[in-house]
Amino acid sequence: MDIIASGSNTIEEPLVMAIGTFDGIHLGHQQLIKTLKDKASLYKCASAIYTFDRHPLNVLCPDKTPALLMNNKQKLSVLRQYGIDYVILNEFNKAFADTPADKFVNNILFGLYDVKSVIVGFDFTFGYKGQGNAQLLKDEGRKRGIDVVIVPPVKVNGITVSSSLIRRLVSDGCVEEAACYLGRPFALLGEVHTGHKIGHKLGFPTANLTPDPEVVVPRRGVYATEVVISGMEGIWKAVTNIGTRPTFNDTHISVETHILDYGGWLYGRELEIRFISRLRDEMSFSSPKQLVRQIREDIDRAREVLENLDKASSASQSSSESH
Ligand SMILES: Cc1cc2nc3c(=O)[nH]c(=O)nc-3n(C[C@H](O)[C@H](O)[C@H](O)COP(=O)(O)O)c2cc1C
Ligand SMILES: Nc1ncnc2c1ncn2[C@@H]1O[C@H](COP(=O)(O)OP(=O)(O)OP(=O)(O)O)[C@@H](O)[C@H]1O
Repeated sequence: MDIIASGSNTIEEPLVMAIGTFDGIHLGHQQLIKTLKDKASLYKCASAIYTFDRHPLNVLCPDKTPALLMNNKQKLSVLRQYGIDYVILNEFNKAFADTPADKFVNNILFGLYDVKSVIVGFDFTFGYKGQGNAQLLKDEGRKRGIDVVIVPPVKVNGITVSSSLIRRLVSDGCVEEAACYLGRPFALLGEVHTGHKIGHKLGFPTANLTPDPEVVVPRRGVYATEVVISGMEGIWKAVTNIGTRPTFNDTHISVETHILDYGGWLYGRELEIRFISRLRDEMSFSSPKQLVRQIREDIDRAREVLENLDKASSASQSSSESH
């Protein structure tokens, strides 16, 4: 997958292109990507995602910039897994935000690139003050013989999937529901750094992460999680506490994970923590002994939740293989 900075086009081959912010790459975005790949094979050309280097609200209304579902590194890694050929990471600055809709279509989209087909969602808007919409793009495409596809709303239980809905769910701690719209668990990525080394003394060492400040952090509490460790095979079962550790009178928020059945060294490694299920609120205990008793219970519950998930996924795998 090639990543192209904005401004000039260095892509010489014809393209099929999908446009949007794509924060989270949720089920709606995945439908656009599926349509993009189908069209790329129909027209026998490369697939491209036209997206932005930052969330548009960063420039349009900085006070309203949301905490994102993923940073650019995670977004590019997921797009790579989908087999996208090019990601055009356009610099979203004031001049770009002021581009009139017709100029975006004529000078940028159809001017810079040799596009055979463009895929957008039902609510796609573009250009200065969002004056252009999907229908305008379709009409402009028709004039030039360019196939513009408008993907209808993707819904789950009657609710339209959107990044803003999923961000709210994650920050409220509703990680199971968030996963229904994302099509996979919400995940935080970060490097392990040293904590206060209390975990070892309690008998439950934890890997502490500093999450990217741009990314939404689930509500304070304890979660059953799955962990991918950089440079190591497999997915590890774990419990993650997000909070301020009131038992030890700490005040800063930390994300700390105790990986079950793991005794190795983790400092400096990168972890991906996938949030599967919320177990409880963070609490203040009157003694470390009481906290240890609670952590043992958390581990038992996490193991049960995660083993049930494994069983459910192998049952669905074997039923799909038998069909
Ligand atoms: C599963 C789990 C649940 C936890 N729950 C709480 C809690 O409810 N209240 C609290 O004060 N600390 C809680 N902690 C945090 C411990 O206090 C923490 O692991 C300890 O302070 C170790 O910190 P360190 O990694 O900086 O050494 C929890 C930790 C884990 C792993
Ligand atoms: N549920 C959906 N069904 C179909 N298309 C969608 C859906 N959600 C987003 N899209 C389309 O995917 C592209 C990228 O969406 P984008 O990330 O810009 O918006 P979004 O997911 O609706 O986020 P937000 O909630 O922040 O507005 C756009 O063309 C958009 O119209």
